Amino acid sequence: MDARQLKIQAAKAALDHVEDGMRLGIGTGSTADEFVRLLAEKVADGFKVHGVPTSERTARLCVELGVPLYSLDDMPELDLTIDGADEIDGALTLVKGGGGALLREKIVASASARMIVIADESKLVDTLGQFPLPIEVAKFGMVATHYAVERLASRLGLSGTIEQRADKDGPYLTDGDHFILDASFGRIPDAEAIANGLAAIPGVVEHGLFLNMASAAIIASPGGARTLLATDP
Ligand SMILES: O=C(CO)[C@H](O)[C@H](O)COP(=O)(O)O
Repeated sequence: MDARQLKIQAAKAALDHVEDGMRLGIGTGSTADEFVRLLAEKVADGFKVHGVPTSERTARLCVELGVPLYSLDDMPELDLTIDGADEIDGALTLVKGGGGALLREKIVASASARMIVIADESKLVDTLGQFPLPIEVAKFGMVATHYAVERLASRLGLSGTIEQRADKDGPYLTDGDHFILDASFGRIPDAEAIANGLAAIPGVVEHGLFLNMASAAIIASPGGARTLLATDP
């Protein structure tokens, strides 16, 4: 089973949780793309859904495949969000933002009664932090914000590089026209401490730690998909 088949397996299992007429947050990334493709097939068969995309990328794919879309302002309370993740720990704390959509992803997930994460088993980790933590920052004062993030890391005993994300033509820009800093801490032993510290830095728009947001994670593996619940010990 190759990587794409595992993503499809997780996406298929997530589709079982989507009911006719639901208001649905639709995530971003290659796994979420597979979910959109499967959802579009159902929509073509007459299934109704009110989709709210978490990025321009996902919006484009939904439009191309005929999945009906609404803005979050039109549909401010959602039943469910299905999204991918870069890392998932046993408490379903997530690192997200590898695809740069963390701000909209977090806003959409927060507006949803439930969030189900879809991923292959490589995303499941004992301790978060192997994947660089994306931190979305305002363009204004970016260097000062960068220094503030470094001071926070040092206060929390974290080391590693914090680098501005680049695109082929220059600095990477999010859908909200912000920069991203990727913090390679290696280990995030206390996600709450970092999340609180980052939230207190004025130039930080949002960070990729999703705490207490996912209600379940569907983890694909060659042996089949399994579901982890936030309430699991
Ligand atoms: O957070 C994200 C985008 O901002 C994605 O959900 C995350 O990067 C996982 O992507 P993929 O399914 O391609 O591995």
